[in-house]
Amino acid sequence: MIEVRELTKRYGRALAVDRLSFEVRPGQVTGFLGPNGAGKSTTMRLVLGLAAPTSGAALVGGRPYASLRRPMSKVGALLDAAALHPGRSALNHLRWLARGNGIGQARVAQVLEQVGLAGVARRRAGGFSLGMKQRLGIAAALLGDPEVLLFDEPVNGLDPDGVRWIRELMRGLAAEGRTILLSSHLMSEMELTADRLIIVGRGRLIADTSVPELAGRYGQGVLVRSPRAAELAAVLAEAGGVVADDPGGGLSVTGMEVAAIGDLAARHGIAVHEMSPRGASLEEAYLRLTAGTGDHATPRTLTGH
Ligand SMILES: Nc1ncnc2c1ncn2[C@@H]1O[C@H](COP(=O)(O)OP(=O)(O)OP(=O)(O)O)[C@@H](O)[C@H]1O
Repeated sequence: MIEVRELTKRYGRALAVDRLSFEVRPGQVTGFLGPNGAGKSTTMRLVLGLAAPTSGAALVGGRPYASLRRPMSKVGALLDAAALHPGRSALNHLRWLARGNGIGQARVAQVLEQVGLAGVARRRAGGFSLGMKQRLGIAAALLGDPEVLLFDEPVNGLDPDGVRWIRELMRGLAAEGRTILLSSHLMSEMELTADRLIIVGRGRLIADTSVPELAGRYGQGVLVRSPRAAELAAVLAEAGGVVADDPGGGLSVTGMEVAAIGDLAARHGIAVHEMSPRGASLEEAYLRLTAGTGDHATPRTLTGH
């Protein structure tokens, strides 16, 4: 369990994290989402004791990270996969970490196997692809067999196979009862991986929700297709519906139920070829929630969709 309570971090005049409170529970993947500069990395660094909070607290299993005995056996983290000694082999990197943290050498072979690097363990990590570096960083996080794991943007720059591998690994770790906090600015990826979502913008909590709740809260009305769309649009607008042209063709109608739209069309003798009630995609819901909270650009450009 991770508990973040009224956590605040100020860098000079900049407020990176602003009275943020949330909990991350065991047995689930919790997605940590927000546009660039939202404060995700800073929050993770505060949880890991790599920076001190200006005020508030970040606790792991009820205690600050700094007071944990044998911290690698309680908490594992992947923050920056590139932070490696380039001349050292994957095997030596992990052996060195294990030795420094009182972890048996047999565990090194296990985690190398688990992340699929056993075959390249003696190669210099500096020559690894980004995907291999991510796997090595994940192996290091898993080394102490911790209950709590934090991953900062682990899918960044990975190919679809790598993305799928990470997704399955996260799901597997959560199924073992571990507490998983996974940051990303890709809602499309979180939709497939996360059970819960903590959404932040400008250091503040925007939403603490589940994937279905978020989708449900942002119903998008009804898609209507008709060969007499313009006439139907006028009729619906007259009756109080909000009608817009849908980018995919047809009409996007909000503020009216499917039955009411059908009845109106029938009363005016207008044929209807399709009526589909729609939930917003999670991506749309996310963009609406975080609109205007991005650091340098709008979230729409940041997500690349
Ligand atoms: N060491 C630091 N010194 C000064 N400002 C910092 C420092 N670390 C972070 N910040 C600022 O704090 C804010 C939050 O940054 P942070 O990296 O936590 O966001 P993020 O949500 O992880 O973003 P990204 O998705 O870009 O990684 C940003 O405005 C950033 O410039």
